[in-house]
Amino acid sequence: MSISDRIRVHERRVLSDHYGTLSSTKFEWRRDDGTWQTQSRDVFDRGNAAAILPYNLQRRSVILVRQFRYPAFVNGYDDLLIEAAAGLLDDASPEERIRLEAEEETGYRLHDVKFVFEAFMSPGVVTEKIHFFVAAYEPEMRVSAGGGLAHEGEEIEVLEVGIDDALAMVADGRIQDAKTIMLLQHAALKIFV
Ligand SMILES: Nc1nc2c(ncn2[C@@H]2O[C@H](COP(=O)(O)OP(=O)(O)O[C@H]3O[C@H](CO)[C@@H](O)[C@H](O)[C@@H]3O)[C@@H](O)[C@H]2O)c(=O)[nH]1
Ligand SMILES: [Mg+2]
Repeated sequence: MSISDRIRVHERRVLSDHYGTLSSTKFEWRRDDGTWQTQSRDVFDRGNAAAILPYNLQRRSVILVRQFRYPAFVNGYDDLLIEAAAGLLDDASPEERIRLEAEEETGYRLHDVKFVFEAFMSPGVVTEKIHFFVAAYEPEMRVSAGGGLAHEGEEIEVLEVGIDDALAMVADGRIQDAKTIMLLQHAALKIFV
C-alpha cells in the first residue's frame, strides 16, 4: 500500500544546511473525507544511524557508553548520558557501520552482530531511522580502550553493567536515552530469559 497519492508537495525551503539539513515543507494532505488540507512541517535530516547492545550471558552483563550530550544538557540533564554505542551510517550499510562504531566507541571487536529491529526515533520532526543490533561479547574481544574520536570531540567512557542493574537504572532515571532503553528491554525480553 502506498500513501504517496495523498500528498502533494508544494514548496521545500532549506532553513539550515550544516551537519544536518533543516527544511520547511508546505504540502497538501488528502484527509480521510477526501478534502485536501494544506500543512507546513519543519524537518531535520541528519541521515540514519545504527546502535548496538553487546551482551554476555554468563556474566549477565552488557556494554554501554557514557558521554556528554549537549542537547540533553540544555534540556535539563545535568550529567553525562549513558547510552548504547551508536553512530551515523554516513554511506555505509548498517551492519558494516555498527561493527566499526562498536569498536571505535567501546574497544570491542565483535564477531556476529544480529539485527533486531529498526525504528524512527522522533518521526514528527526528525527523518532519522535507527537500525538496532545485539551481539554476544567476551572479555577477550576487547582490542583497544575505545573512547571514540577525540579530534571529533568524542570522550566516551565504556561501562560493563549487569543487566539487572541496567534495568534498575532505566526504572530510576539514570538511563534516559530511548535507543538504550529499547535495547535493554529487548535484552530482558529475548536474551536474558
Ligand atoms: N562540530 C559538529 N560536529 C558534529 C555535529 N553533529 C555531529 N557532529 C560530529 O559527528 C559525530 C557523530 O558521532 P556518531 O557516533 O556517528 O553519532 P552519534 O552522535 O553518537 O549519534 C548517535 O547517537 C545519537 C544520540 O542518541 C542519535 O541521535 C543518533 O541517531 C545516533 O544514534 C560527533 O561525535 C561529532 O564529532 C555538529 O553539529 N557539529
Ligand atoms: Mg556515537
